[in-house]
Order: sequence, then structure tokens, then C-alpha cells
Amino acid sequence: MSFDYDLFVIGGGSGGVRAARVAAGEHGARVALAEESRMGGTCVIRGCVPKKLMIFASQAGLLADEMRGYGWDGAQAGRFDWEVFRHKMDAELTRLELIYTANLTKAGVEIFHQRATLVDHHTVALADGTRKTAKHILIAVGGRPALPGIPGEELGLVSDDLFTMDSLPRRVLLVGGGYIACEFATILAGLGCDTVQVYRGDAVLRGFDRQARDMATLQLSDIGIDLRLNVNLTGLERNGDRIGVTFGDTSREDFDAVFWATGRAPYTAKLGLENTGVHLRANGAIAVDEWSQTAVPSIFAVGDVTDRVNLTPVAIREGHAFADTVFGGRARKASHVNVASAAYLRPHEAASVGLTEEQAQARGDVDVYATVFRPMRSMFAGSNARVMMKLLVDPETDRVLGCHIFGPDAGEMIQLAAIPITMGATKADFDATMAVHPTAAEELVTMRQPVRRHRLEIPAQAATA
Ligand SMILES: Cc1cc2nc3c(=O)[nH]c(=O)nc-3n(C[C@H](O)[C@H](O)[C@H](O)COP(=O)(O)OP(=O)(O)OC[C@H]3O[C@@H](n4cnc5c(N)ncnc54)[C@H](O)[C@@H]3O)c2cc1C
Ligand SMILES: NC(=O)c1ccc[n+]([C@@H]2O[C@H](COP(=O)([O-])OP(=O)(O)OC[C@H]3O[C@@H](n4cnc5c(N)ncnc54)[C@H](O)[C@@H]3O)[C@@H](O)[C@H]2O)c1
Repeated sequence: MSFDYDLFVIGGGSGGVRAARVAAGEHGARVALAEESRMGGTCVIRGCVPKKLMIFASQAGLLADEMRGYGWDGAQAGRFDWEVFRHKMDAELTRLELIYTANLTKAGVEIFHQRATLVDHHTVALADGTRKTAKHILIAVGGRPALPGIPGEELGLVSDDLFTMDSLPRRVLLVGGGYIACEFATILAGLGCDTVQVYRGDAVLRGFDRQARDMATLQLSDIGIDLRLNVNLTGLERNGDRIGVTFGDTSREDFDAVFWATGRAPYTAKLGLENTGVHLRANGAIAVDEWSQTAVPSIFAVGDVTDRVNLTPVAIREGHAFADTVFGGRARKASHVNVASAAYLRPHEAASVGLTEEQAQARGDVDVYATVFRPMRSMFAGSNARVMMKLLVDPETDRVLGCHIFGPDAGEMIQLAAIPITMGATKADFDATMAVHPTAAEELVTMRQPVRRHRLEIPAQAATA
């Protein structure tokens, strides 16, 4: 049977673009890609990139505070001009979008700037009615913000909206305690908005090491966010040009904007999956095996739509491994072990690789090497902000099972710590490494004594059996 293409990719985000470029450019496959919105996807257009630019923009006040502590009498952040910033940010996103498009074109990928849906195991339909056939189809459609399902929720905004606002809200509410809620609260407070964040749990950043979560929770309040824990919302209603919010205890407050940061869901709706034998998991994610292959041999899926680890480098690695395996004659799997990540808060980021202390403790014996201290730079300026460094070590093998950093540029530090940990480094390897002085990161190679030793309690009966 002959096909129009060897590969048709649905979705021009992190995973889809990498797979298409490698399959066509490196392995000579005939590839087409459909993107219904802007090339680059969530990360480039409405995620990692504009978010990080806004994090940088939001730290002016903290830097001015610090510099006053160094003798810069009267140092002030000045007035933030959203219009100027947004104009520059838009130009930067357009530049990146064009680069993504150009790279695909250069690799020989045919691009359709329209929505695609599945017709059968080898056919996609484009929005203009055209049908295209392909030997393989890659679904890389990503995810979409998930709303909590309460009355009036349509009055709230989602993460996509932060980057396109005409003006900044004077008083804003963020709902959630994950990466997006914490990063967005940090941004909006830093840009001068009166910022309230509500979270239904007792510490933000679920999934991170508990000690880092507690420090992040404290920091959000310290930088002026009105963070309220163990709080739920029951409804939103319009109140003139403001939004009235009712909380679980029936109290009511008005805001200029409310942002839902209550998670994301795989974007599988109306994709035509019912025309195929592709299976979904209970949460709507496409079920795939370790090769990113669905229940249908000709259809693969990568990235957030598979809800494995929802991060850009993971989607990219999955897309690349798929292209190498299917078109490059080089079987490669993407590993989901020891995936490092960071929540870009200010002044200190929370970053993590490997097991948390809680996970390590549940797994077996673990020695905890940790330190909490005030770093030279901010302490001199009069700040109380504390840094945390932690290594979790298996006492049996001496292997480092996890590393957690709460501190300035922790994302940059964890990237480097992730290399030896992925290689299987032992605590002795860390100890043998010479420190770089004076840095905060040197603590990672100078912690000599465990602060805690967790030992798996073996029930008496099992021990004697
Ligand atoms: C606010 C925010 C901040 C983030 N920050 C970070 C970060 O700092 N670091 C990090 O690693 N990750 C971050 N992420 C997560 C990261 O953006 C995602 O994990 C990554 O983009 C997933 O890539 P993907 O290829 O699976 O999907 P996406 O990048 O979402 O791409 C999917 C593409 O498919 C298109 N599409 C969907 N359906 C169709 C269709 N039927 N036809 C044609 N096109 C279609 C969409 O328009 C989209 O462009 C962030 C996410 C958000 C929302
Ligand atoms: N720096 C980064 O790497 C980065 C930044 C942003 C996003 N991301 C990726 O995007 C994903 C999505 O981010 P996110 O912050 O939306 O999701 P998340 O899963 O990290 O957090 C969702 C939050 O919403 C809360 N929540 C869920 N349902 C709720 C409800 N009904 N009512 C109240 N609260 C509710 C959860 O308790 C949680 O705190 C992340 O998991 C991550 O993979 C990564």
C-alpha cells in the first residue's frame, strides 16, 4: 500500500517538532506536520519561555531591596511598563516561532497550518477537508488547562491568558499550589499586583521534597503574596467589572482577575480517536508502551498527551527516541527516571532530581545529608532568606538517590547535579569533588555527616520468619 507520507505528525509543540525534524532531516523520511495554532506549542508560545521572561521581569523589586543592603542608597525598582514588556515578549515569541518553522521546512517537513483529526489508522483529515495518508501517525497534541468544575468557572482565566492581557490586574487571585500557581503568583506579585493565592492543601508544590515545599510555602508569603492554605472556592460571579469569589467558609471577596492553575488535562477531545483502536487511560491520556506506541501499531504518541512526565525536555526526548527507533534503525527509549525539574520562584527556586526524602524513606534505608543556611549574598544585604541543599544516600550502596535544592538559581544547579546522579554517582564521588569557593553550591560536596538516618522498620514477626 502506498501512502502520501512516511509520517504525519499532529501537533507542532516540543515533542512533535523534534520528531518531525529528526525523522525528515536526519533519517530521510517523508514527513508532514499539522499545527492548529502557533508553531512551537505550549512551551514556546504560552509556557516555559514567556513564563521565564516574566520571572526575570518580576525580580526588580527584590534586586533593588538587595542593592540597598549593599549601600545603593534609594535604589528602587521604578515603574513596570507592561505594554513595553509585552511588545518585546511578543516579538521574541514570533522570532522563535519563525525559527521553529524554518528549521522544519529546512529539514523537508511539509507544514499544514490547520487542525488535523484521525480518520483511521493511516489517515488524517485536515480542517479544510483534505485527507492525507501516512504509514505512521504521531499524536503530539499536548494538554489544556483543566478547570475545577465549580459554578461561574468560565469567568476565570487560565495560564494562556497571562501572556496576552491588555493590562495587569490590580487585585488578582490564583487558585492552585502547583508549578503554575506558584510561578504565576511570584510573577504577578513581583510586577506589583495585589496577589492572593489559595491552595486546598497544607504546603505548595506537591511532589517536591517536603522540606523544599515548606520553604517554598514560606517564601511565597515572605515576598508579599497573601497565601491561604487549606482553602477551597465554591463559586465565581460577575460583579460589575470585577469577579466575586465565594470561598468554602462562605466568605466573599472581589478580584479584578482570577486564574485557575488547577492542573492540565490531555487534549484528546474531538481528535477522532474513536475512529481508531487507540486506548485511553482513565484520565484521558493516550496509553502508550515504552516505545511511545499506542494499541494501534501505526500510531504513536509523545508528550503531555500521554501524561508521563509533563515537561518540555521529556516531550523532546520522547519525540527524538520515536524518530530514531522508527525511521533511524536505532531503537531508543526515553527514560523517565531521574528527570530533574525546577519551579522558578523568586528569590529562591525549588529544584529536584531523583527521589524525595519521603520516597526514599518508603523505599528503604536512607541517610539524609542536608543543610539550611543564609547565603552570603542575601544575608549581607539583610535578608533572612534561607537556602536548603539535600542529598539522599543509600547506606548500602552509597549511591545518591536524590538531590533537592532550594536557593538562588537552583534550576541551574540541579541540571549539573543531575549528571552524576544519572551516571550512578556515590556519596564518595561527591566527597571526592573539590569545592568551588565561595559559592552556595559547594555545600553539595562538603556535607560530611548525615543529619538523619531513616531505617526501614521490619515487623518483628517478619524479621524472625
Ligand atoms: C504555563 C506553563 C509553564 C510551563 N513551564 C515549563 C517549564 O518551565 N519547563 C518545562 O520543562 N515545562 C514547562 N511546561 C510544560 C511544557 O510546556 C509541556 O510539557 C510541553 O510543551 C509539552 O509538549 P508537547 O509537545 O507534548 O505539547 P505542546 O507543546 O502543548 O504542543 C502541542 C501542539 O499541538 C497543537 N495541536 C493540538 N491539537 C491539534 C490538532 N488536532 N491539530 C493540529 N495541531 C494540534 C497545539 O496547538 C500545540 O501547539 C509549562 C507549561 C505551562 C502551561
Ligand atoms: N517549571 C516547570 O517545569 C513547570 C512550570 C509550569 C508547568 N509545568 C508542567 O505543567 C504541569 C501543569 O502545571 P499545573 O501547575 O497546572 O499543575 P500541577 O499538577 O502541578 O498543580 C495543579 C494544582 O491544582 C490543584 N487543584 C487541582 N484540582 C483542584 C481543584 N478542583 N480545586 C482546587 N485546586 C485544585 C492541585 O492540588 C495542584 O496544587 C506541571 O505538572 C508540570 O508538569 C512545569
